Order: sequence, then structure tokens, then C-alpha cells
Amino acid sequence: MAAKVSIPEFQTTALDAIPTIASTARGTFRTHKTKKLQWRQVQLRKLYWALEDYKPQLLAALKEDLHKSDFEALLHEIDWVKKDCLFMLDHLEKFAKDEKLRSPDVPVTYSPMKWRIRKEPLGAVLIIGPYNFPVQLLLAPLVGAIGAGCTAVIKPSELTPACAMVMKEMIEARLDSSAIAVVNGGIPETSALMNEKWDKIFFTGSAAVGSIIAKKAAETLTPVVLELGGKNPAFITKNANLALAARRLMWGKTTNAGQVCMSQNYVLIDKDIVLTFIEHLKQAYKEMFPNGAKASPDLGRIVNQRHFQRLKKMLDDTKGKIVMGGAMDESELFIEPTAVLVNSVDDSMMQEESFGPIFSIYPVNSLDEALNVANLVHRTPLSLYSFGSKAENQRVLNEMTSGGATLNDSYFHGSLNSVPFGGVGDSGWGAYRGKASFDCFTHFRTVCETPAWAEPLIAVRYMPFDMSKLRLLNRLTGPKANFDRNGKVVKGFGYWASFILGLGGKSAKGAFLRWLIVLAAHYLYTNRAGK
Ligand SMILES: NC(=O)C1=CN([C@@H]2O[C@H](COP(=O)(O)OP(=O)(O)OC[C@H]3O[C@@H](n4cnc5c(N)ncnc54)[C@H](O)[C@@H]3O)[C@@H](O)[C@H]2O)C=CC1
Ligand SMILES: CC1=C(/C=C/C(C)=C/C=C/C(C)=C/C=C/C=C(C)/C=C/C=C(C)/C=C/C=C(\C)C(=O)O)C(C)(C)CCC1
Repeated sequence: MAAKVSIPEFQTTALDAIPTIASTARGTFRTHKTKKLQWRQVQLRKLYWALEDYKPQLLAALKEDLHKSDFEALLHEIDWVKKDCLFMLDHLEKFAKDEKLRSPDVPVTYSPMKWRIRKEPLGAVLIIGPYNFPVQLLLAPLVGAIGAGCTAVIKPSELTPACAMVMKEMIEARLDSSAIAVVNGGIPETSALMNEKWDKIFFTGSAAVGSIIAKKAAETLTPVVLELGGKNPAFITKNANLALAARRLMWGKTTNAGQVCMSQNYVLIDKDIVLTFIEHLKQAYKEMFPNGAKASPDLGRIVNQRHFQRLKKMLDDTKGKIVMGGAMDESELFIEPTAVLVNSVDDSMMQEESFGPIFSIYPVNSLDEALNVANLVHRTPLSLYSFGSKAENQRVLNEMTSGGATLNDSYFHGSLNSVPFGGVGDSGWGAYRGKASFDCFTHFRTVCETPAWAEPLIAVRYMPFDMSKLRLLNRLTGPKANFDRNGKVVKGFGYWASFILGLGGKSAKGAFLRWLIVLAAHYLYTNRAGK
């Protein structure tokens, strides 16, 4: 139960304050203090405890903005980001350490030059968040930015004003305000932020706004990460466990009232099993909402009137048949989990991203047809789901791409904070979470150091050139092709020599172990023979 707390009224950041906020972030980065591992660790620890201490305010804000249950607010938002902080803290030293480059990346002849990759923070970064997981999707990238040693300005969604205000208060009270700032507002404030120079922009939101951000960023060649939406398909074949598929897909469309960018937009199902699947869906509905969805304390609400109307229009425009749910109450922004049986790819329920508790069911004659339809609707969705035999699931993975995928479930691949998450093509650029969050805000700078004593060895590069020295250099450092002009691998002397010396394998470690076994066997045999 959320405790009674007071949440400040939403206030946008003054437009004329934004250039100063941005230049403070840039200036602080130039002091180099955020590069220190200790600064990063302290900020992450402070963020962890801030989330714990502001839990009552955050729970109340999530309830106010999205009617989010405490269960979801903890699992998907507050505890999620706390876990992110712990993960980053646990691995930070390892992530931030220089990576030594050795053979096979660096030929042995180049090894005296101490090749390494230095992990450098990109600089001052801008993070723009969406409304659906207002805490997680704004602060999880921030964990990556802090871990990498960047300064950051974060811009929560104005559609979740209570969360935006609580996060602003929390971050200003607890984190280093010379390095991390919160700007509140909508389009004017985001545009003002976009007029500033950043070292990276991390955007989560719709493809339409993502495209505006990418265009603006391109003017200053600023790199961007885009975490966008998609029209995600679920495939169900005759070999699926239909009861399980129905239950799990209901999970995908009921969490956060379906306002999950990964949740399925439509289900492509073998026509012979459609009616049975619908019965299982209804059964799953009954189990999840024994008193009806509206009475459930667990089901969230649509964020605002505009999104409510958008979803209503999708349902009003469909030529399909509602086979589960369909009820709405505008005064409460309530939409019942709803499934619509459709028969055309052009149907509104197939063409628009639902991003709500509604989805369509499209019967197909075969998996071939399902794959054709899915590739037609959206070739590069954020996620896809496949419920079929092992071979069918493999085929779906093989013949259709997506940002991430789960076999036999809805978005379980997105429920772990330690593995990379991101879209592909027009569902997103770049990835984060786990180590990817650190990498996302890091420049991997290759460094080498050429010692003075090596000068006679590397002087070959200076003019006047000598072709005989180039040939010698190539013999010493150049790799040799092990294939002919038809692309066929040629097993020459080198291959057979290493095969024999390696006792049938290629890796030095494996060869060492095999030699050890042979020598041990030989030793035991000769000792026994000598007895
Ligand atoms: N891939 C992912 O991780 C996620 C993607 N999404 C996608 O986000 C969308 C829903 O989130 P929304 O908050 O409605 O997205 P949105 O794109 O409307 O807004 C996202 C952010 O952009 C800002 N913004 C809006 N219009 C702008 C403009 N013209 N110029 C500059 N900034 C602007 C907003 O203030 C907000 O902070 C869905 O399409 C969903 O699929 C949502 C969550 C996660
Ligand atoms: C503990 C033991 C076992 C294993 C138990 C297991 C595996 C429990 C699993 C629990 C489940 C089902 C957890 C579900 C978690 C779901 C989460 C965290 C969902 C997160 C969703 C997010 C973050 C959504 C993000 C949305 C975004 C980005 C968007 O808008 O798209 C055994 C194995 C049973 C053995 C005994 C011990």
C-alpha cells in the first residue's frame, strides 16, 4: 500500500535555464571528476539509497500517473533500477579497466607496443524518457551513464508529471548536482535541450519523435541511441501448448495495461486452432480477473485521454470481431484486456502499434503465410514470440528478425536487467542493460606505446621505401589465406603441422591438455610395465 505522501505540482524547467544546465554538465565533465571510479561508485550507491528512501513518493507517483500497482511499481521500476545500481557497482572495476590487447588481435611482433583499449566516458549526455515505465526507462540509462563516468541531464516524460517531479526532487537532493540534472517539460523544453551540444543522446519513445531526435542530432553529428516501439508479432502453431500460450500472452498485455513496447501487437495463429485458443484466452482472463478486469487492483490504466482515444479509435475502426473484453470507461481511462479476431492485414488492429491492453488475432493457413504477413506488417519489430515445435520456433527466429525474442512466452527476454536490450532497424538503434549500459556511454579508445628501442625494427615504414623490406615485413607479420579462389579451404603444410602437433585440435590450451593426457598415460604405462 502506498503511504500518504505529498507530490509537488508539475512545473516545467524555465526555458532560459536550460543552456546553463547543459553547460554545467559539459563544464563538470571537463573537470574530470566524474572519471574517477570512486565518484561513480558513490553516485551509484547514493542513487540506490535514494530509490529506497523515496519509495513511498515513487509508489504514490506511479499510482497517480498510471494507476500502477505497488507490485509492478516495485518489480519493474524501483527495485529494477536498484538492481541495476548493484549490478553496475559489482562489475564497475572490471568494466572500467584497460583491456590489454594480445594475440591473435595483435601479432606477436607488435606486442612490445603495449596495445590496450582505454574505456573513456563519452562526456555530457542527454537522456529522454517515455511515460510507460517513467522511473525505469529514465534511470536505468542513467545508471549506465554514471557507471561510464559521464555527466548527464535527464528529461522525464511530461505525461507522467508526478513521477517527473518526484524524480527531480530525489535526484537534486541526493546526487551530485554539478554533474546530474533533471529538466522537466514537454516539446519546448526537449527542443531547447536538443539545441545544446551533447556527447550522446539516449532516447526512449515513439518512432515519430525518435526520427525528430535523430535528425536534429545529425546536424551536430551527435551519436544517438534510440529505443523505439514496434508492431510485435506472436506466432502460434498447432504444436503449441495453447493454454500456456494464452496465459503468457495475457501477461504481456496486462502488465502496465499493455503499455509495454515489447508486448505483442498481433497473434498469427493456425486457423484450425483459433477457436480453442480464444477459449483459453477467456479462461486465462477469468483466472487473472475473477471479479472482472475493472475491479482488479492490479491492472493499470491508460496514461491519458489522448492515448485512451487513440486505442478506442483502433477498436472503433476495426472490421474484426471482439472475441474477448471490449469494455471501456473513459472517466477512469480504463480499457479491458481485449482481443479482436481480424481477417485483413490492413485492419487498424494490425496496422497501428497498440501500446495498450488490446491486440488482434489473425488466422493463417501455414507458418509460411504467418511469416509473410509478419514481414509485411513490420519487418524489424522490437520483439517477437513463437509458440510451436522446436523446429518451428527455430524457423521463426531464422526467417524474421526483431530486437529481441522469446520462445514459448511473451517478453521474458526483456525481464532481465543484466542482458542487452534494444531494437533493430526502425525499432531502435543501439542497446543497453548490463554491460551494454556501460558500453553505451563509453568510448573504446585504442592506445599503444611505441618504445624508442623498437625504432630500428619499425623504421621500414619511412621513405624512401624498400620493397624487399615490405616483403620481409609481410612474411613476419602478415596472415596467410588458407583458401583458394573458389572459396574452398586448403589444408596446407601449416594446417597439418598444427593438427599433428595439437593432437587433432587447433587451440593451444586443448593441445596442452591432450599432450598432458598422453604423457600421463605414457608415464603410467611405462611405470606399470616396469613393475
Ligand atoms: N524500445 C523501448 O525501450 C521503448 C519504446 N517505447 C515507445 O515509446 C512510445 C510511447 O512513449 P511516449 O512517451 O508516448 O513517446 P514519445 O515519443 O511521445 O515521447 C518520448 C519523449 O519525447 C519527448 N517528446 C515528445 N515529442 C517531442 C518532440 N516533438 N520533440 C522533442 N521531444 C519530444 C517527450 O516529452 C518524452 O519525454 C511507444 O511508441 C513505445 O513503443 C516506450 C517504452 C520503451
Ligand atoms: C528461484 C528458483 C528458481 C527460479 C525461479 C524463477 C526463474 C522465477 C521467475 C520469476 C518471474 C516469472 C519473474 C518475472 C519477472 C518479470 C519482470 C522483471 C518483468 C520486467 C519487465 C520490464 C522491465 C519491462 C520493460 C519494458 C520496456 C522496456 C518496454 O516498454 O518495452 C527455480 C529455477 C524454480 C529453482 C528453485 C529456485
